[in-house]
Amino acid sequence: MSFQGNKQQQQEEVDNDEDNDLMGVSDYGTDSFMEEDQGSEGEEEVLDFTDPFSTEVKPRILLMGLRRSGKSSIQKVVFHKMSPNETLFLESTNKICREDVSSSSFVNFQIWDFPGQIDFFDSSFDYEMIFRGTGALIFVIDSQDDYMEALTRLQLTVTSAYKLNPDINFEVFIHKVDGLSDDHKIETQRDIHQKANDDLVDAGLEKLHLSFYLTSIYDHSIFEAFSKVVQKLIPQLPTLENLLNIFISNSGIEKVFLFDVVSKIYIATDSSPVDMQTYELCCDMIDVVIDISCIYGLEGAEIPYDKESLAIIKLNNTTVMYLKEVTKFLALVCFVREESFERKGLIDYNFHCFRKAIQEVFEVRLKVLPSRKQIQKIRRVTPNGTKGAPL
Ligand SMILES: Nc1nc2c(ncn2[C@@H]2O[C@H](COP(=O)(O)OP(=O)(O)OP(=O)(O)O)[C@@H](O)[C@H]2O)c(=O)[nH]1
Repeated sequence: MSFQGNKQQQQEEVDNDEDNDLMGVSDYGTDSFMEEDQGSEGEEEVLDFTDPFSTEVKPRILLMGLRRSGKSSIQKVVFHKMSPNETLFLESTNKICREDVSSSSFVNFQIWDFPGQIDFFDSSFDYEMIFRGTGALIFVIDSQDDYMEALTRLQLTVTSAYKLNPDINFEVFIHKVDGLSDDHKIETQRDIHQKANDDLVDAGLEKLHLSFYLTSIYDHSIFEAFSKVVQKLIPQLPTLENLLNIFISNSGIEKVFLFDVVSKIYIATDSSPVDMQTYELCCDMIDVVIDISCIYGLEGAEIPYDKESLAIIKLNNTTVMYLKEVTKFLALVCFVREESFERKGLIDYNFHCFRKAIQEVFEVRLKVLPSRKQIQKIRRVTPNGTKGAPL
């Protein structure tokens, strides 16, 4: 893969490559890992990254916390486009709700929404099974309420989960911060951070790391926090970041995000710092693209987003926002200065290289997977040739 700078030649190559690429993608798409999508017509041409993730890594994210802390609201707002005000009418969850997010989104994981009143330390509750398959445990604390009980519960939850699976990422959402003043927010975060870590030290679990986020469903903070949680579960993240860095440095782009379109979670970004306003602008742009496509797009399309999807928005500060489809779930959103955007051919060519490169990243993973499975099979056979117990 190479990013280049000759505009004319690049444009021609884009056109040629576009054709080749379609063929490649088509081949790629008809492989066995496309099983999930084979039912729908025409989807073979769409690059699909869902399965490479699911075959080996199907991280489970648990959403836990006390009653009315906001767990169901978070799930509904982030993954079901529910407007925050509608969550006021959500009924209390009475059973564990398990949802697979992979069908509508690139992000392939399950959310386990635990009702606050369930005592999962009850011996009849198989928490061992639950924690063993967990990638991240999000514990939601209502910051507008007295949080002492929540902290006790957090301590109990993380210690027992850690004992069963020390690889879990423990994420604490200090939630509903929209009701707090800026000073109060910082004070609450400091206090919760301090108390939670003191409790862990008392329990001799200094190694257990908790990450804290201030969140609210009434702004973009919940999407940003979820982005960070999900990013930690993507093994290819450093490669994606590296590719994004190469892409922007060769294209005169200021900032770039790789977005999951449905959830507005960003899967990766380049190594320059992320500021909230830039992220919010990207979310707004995705909303505009999807809303306009919903109204004026092709009728009957399942998601109003396809390989033709792109948008250009010129801001009043000489910056251009450029959105382009990467896969059926992913979009790249770039911030480019107006003068750099004059070389759009170069950006498009480099975008094309980037797209191919991430395709290769996941192809490598797919090649590795079958051989791992074979190794496992061989290891299951005992020296005298009889089948041993499964590993
Ligand atoms: N102000 C504010 N209210 C929120 C926020 N998130 C959720 N809520 C409200 O909190 C209340 C409880 O939310 P739920 O999502 O039902 O809480 P839950 O944790 O799923 O509750 P159980 O199902 O009882 O475990 C609802 O009235 C939501 O509107 C937030 O970020 N800010």
